Amino acid sequence: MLAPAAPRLRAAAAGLSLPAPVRARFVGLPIRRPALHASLRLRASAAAAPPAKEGAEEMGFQEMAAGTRRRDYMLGGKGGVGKTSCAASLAVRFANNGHPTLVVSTDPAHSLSDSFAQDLSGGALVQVEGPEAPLFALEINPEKAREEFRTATQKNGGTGVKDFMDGMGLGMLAEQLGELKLGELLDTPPPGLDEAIAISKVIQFLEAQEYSMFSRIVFDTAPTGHTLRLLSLPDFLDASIGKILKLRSKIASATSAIKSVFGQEVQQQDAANKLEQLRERMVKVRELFRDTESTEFIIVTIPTVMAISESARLHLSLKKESVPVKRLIVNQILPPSSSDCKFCAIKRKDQTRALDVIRNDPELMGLNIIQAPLVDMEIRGVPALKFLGDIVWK
Ligand SMILES: Nc1ncnc2c1ncn2[C@@H]1O[C@H](COP(=O)(O)OP(=O)(O)OP(=O)(O)O)[C@@H](O)[C@H]1O
Repeated sequence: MLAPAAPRLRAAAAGLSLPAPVRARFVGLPIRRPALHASLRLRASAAAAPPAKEGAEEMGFQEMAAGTRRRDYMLGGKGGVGKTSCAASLAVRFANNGHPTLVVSTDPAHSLSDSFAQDLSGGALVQVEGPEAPLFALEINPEKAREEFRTATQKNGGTGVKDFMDGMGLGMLAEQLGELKLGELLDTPPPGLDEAIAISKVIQFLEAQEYSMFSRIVFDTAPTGHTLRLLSLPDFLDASIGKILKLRSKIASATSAIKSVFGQEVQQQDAANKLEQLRERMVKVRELFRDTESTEFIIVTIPTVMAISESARLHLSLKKESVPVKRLIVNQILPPSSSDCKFCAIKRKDQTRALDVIRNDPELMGLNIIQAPLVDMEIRGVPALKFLGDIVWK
């Protein structure tokens, strides 16, 4: 099922309308808005789009935008393929279509701020300036959270930690960690603590009232490995919290020889109950992420055999986790040109071969394939994201 790539791209670029002035705090270089019309030219005027197959329309943006019931879109794939650009452009497209939208990054190496050319950091909801309907962004920052956690430990001798962890939805984890020397622990965080913090934030917002206004949530996920860990929540938590508990009990027995055996047992039982509660909460989220009515995972890739192989493995893993996947974005496809240089001609041949690999890959061939062209400038700022979104999300 090949959806058409952007026809008349030059015309689209020329017709690009700039939204309201961008008033947000900027990071890095300012948006080069006046130069945008010229700089968003593609390298060719017409795209060699494969013909759309029957049924492709049903898989288009209209289907994604239909209805006001909340839907979650998670975009993931190999590092650097364009996950953030595609996620941000989808969020802008939803917002411009009237959906109050939230875009969330669970990638520890955030690039939402760079993509929107606005400072969206801080771990709280920040409104993105520009789109027609409300668009908010949330960069979950596990490192910062860990730093706050460490400060709280030092300042308040433990009670601040509990409050902070409660705020993160990790109150029971704080209790588990209560007797550990947290400063030391956080210098060498146990595997998965970052993900646990990201997950707890996700859970928190899914349940909180202030997030109920959003009818579309777009997740810019971390590269493949992290994403899979995020998705296999209960297993991951069993493993990582299990390790924390083991470590805790080791330290407890080393530092507190006078504890009664009975006291320890009661404590362990209490801890186990609380962990079970946490696990149940995670299971709820897992179910939500697997809800075919409300959730879709979109794989982003580029036309190279290496990226495609990883995408096929990702799709297989997602299928095993029962996460709904319907679309595959093949990003950064060279637009056609009648006067290719030698380098471009070789590159194009390479990309064509890679696209053939997708068509014949048993894991990927059933997906709706969206071809997104390589544009000749960095996609930064809402106008550029709107431009990309209008091409990709048809
Ligand atoms: N279709 C495209 N045309 C031109 N440049 C693109 C396109 N898609 C993405 N880029 C550029 O490629 C770079 C990487 O894109 P992006 O940050 O979206 O990738 P990512 O997969 O989110 O990366 P990471 O894994 O590091 O988070 C950026 O500079 C972005 O502007």
